[in-house]
Amino acid sequence: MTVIKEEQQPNQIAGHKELGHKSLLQSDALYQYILETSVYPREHESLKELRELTEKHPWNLMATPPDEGQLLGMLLKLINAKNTMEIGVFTGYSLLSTALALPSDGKILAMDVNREYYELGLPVIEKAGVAHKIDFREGPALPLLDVLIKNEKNKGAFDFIYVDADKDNYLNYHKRVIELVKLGGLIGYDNTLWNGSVVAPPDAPLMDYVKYYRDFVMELTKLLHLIQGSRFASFPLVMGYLCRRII
Ligand SMILES: C[S@@+](CC[C@H](N)C(=O)[O-])C[C@H]1O[C@@H](n2cnc3c(N)ncnc32)[C@H](O)[C@@H]1O
Repeated sequence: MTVIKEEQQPNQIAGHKELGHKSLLQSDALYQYILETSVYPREHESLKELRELTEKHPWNLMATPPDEGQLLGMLLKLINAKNTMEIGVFTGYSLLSTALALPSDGKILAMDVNREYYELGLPVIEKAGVAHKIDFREGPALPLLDVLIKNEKNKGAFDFIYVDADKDNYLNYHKRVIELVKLGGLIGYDNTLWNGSVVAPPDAPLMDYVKYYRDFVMELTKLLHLIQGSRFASFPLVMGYLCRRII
């Protein structure tokens, strides 16, 4: 989430100083303009409340930004999604965006290693009247996915799967979620351009965590393009890649 402090504006209008900035737009001012003119006016009041609550959290950078939340909601409605999965919940911005976009009998199987994060946002989700759509499971996602795969009825059962957890496991997630998404369904991987660092030269001054995860993210992108018969769309600002399973 990018917030411009007033005293920073004159410098930032020209662009970002460092590689690996979260927004891939030309400048923070441009992103702020988009938020104010197109995103905030359409943001559901509960999502606004959750976003403002999350901004106070020390790890607020992890939250799905509101523009991405709206893209998620639009995609879910376009494909008439009903049965979905989310890996990596944090305080629940993408989860609530999904829950609001699904029909009243829609379902989200949501996983996170940390229940405390989820419980921070839960009162807002309950107030929005959509908590009944969520089945939250606490724990590392890989073993949870392995259990799901063992049951044949889960294979091809999900219309949409959103992966937004530990990037060093993206390939491992892909091997499992491709079994669980239905033919013609969608998988969304967050941050596949990894803050723009995927094109950084080897000696670029990247933050340690950006540098560490970059190769894993690039590995997934390479693999997705090698799978014959799959279709991908690039959403550089937010989600990176979507995999439409048609094989
Ligand atoms: C980028 S945040 C998710 C942001 C969230 N989608 C949102 O809308 O705010 C990543 C989350 O993945 C969780 N996570 C990290 N490793 C995990 C794992 N192995 N299994 C499940 N969740 C994990 C973290 O606890 C964190 O809440």
